[in-house]
Amino acid sequence: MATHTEQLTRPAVRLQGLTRSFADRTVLDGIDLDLPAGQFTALLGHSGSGKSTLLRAVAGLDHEVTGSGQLTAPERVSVVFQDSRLLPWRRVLDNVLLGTDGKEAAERGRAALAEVGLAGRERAWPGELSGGEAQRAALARSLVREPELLLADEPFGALDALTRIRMHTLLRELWERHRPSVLLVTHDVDEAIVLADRVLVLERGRIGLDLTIDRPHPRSYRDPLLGEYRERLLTALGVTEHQGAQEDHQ
Ligand SMILES: Nc1ncnc2c1ncn2[C@@H]1O[C@H](COP(=O)(O)OP(=O)(O)OP(=O)(O)O)[C@@H](O)[C@H]1O
Repeated sequence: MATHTEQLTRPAVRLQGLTRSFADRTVLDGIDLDLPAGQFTALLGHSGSGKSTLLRAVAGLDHEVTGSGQLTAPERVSVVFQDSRLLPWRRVLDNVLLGTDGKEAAERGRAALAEVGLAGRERAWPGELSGGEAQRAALARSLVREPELLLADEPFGALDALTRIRMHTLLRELWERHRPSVLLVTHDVDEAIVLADRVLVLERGRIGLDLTIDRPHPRSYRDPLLGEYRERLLTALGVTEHQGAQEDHQ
């Protein structure tokens, strides 16, 4: 049975020899990793490499998984998924407030919606929101809990390219204001290097590459100095630029 030890002490996340298996397949194979408090980290890896498994372990959402090792995570953790997971029968503000109570929480909910650009949409139904707006509401719902750790599993994966770029700016701004530790799971190398200060590559159950992105924010996709990081990450993922370009045109 997976163990999940929560402590109030920092660094935000510590994994020691973390192993997770499904049947006879070991997905995470003795991972040692510290995520310092307040750091914005992205996690890349091939499909099936175990990114979501790792994120779920940190979130304490993997009770049915066989595992061992030590895991320390903060008390207040929020998770954002690829789909907003808003309850369709509750209005936007009520979704944001779910699991909180008190008048003060309602004020925080309104403030969080304003922060993500949804002021005035408190009484809208989730079905009336666009995909990007729904993800904004999901971010507001996570913010209202004032998380020490924000876990995000492909939160922009279903959005169009333009909305995605806007959401990148928003997420980074929210991070700068609130400074939670962030672990962002993504397939998108550019998303990782534009947003994160540290990028990890999960490979054969271990952290195959641990790269610090030493460029100031806000970062531009066009920054040629990011090219070097992109190259290293693509190489770690076993993708050449040529292959990537071919795939883009398929
Ligand atoms: N509940 C489960 N039961 C059995 N196998 C599982 C389960 N969840 C995940 N796996 C397997 O564990 C491996 C890692 O899955 P995981 O979802 O963590 O990968 P991922 O890197 O997040 O993939 P993707 O990028 O495609 O979302 C995969 O081979 C997957 O089939």
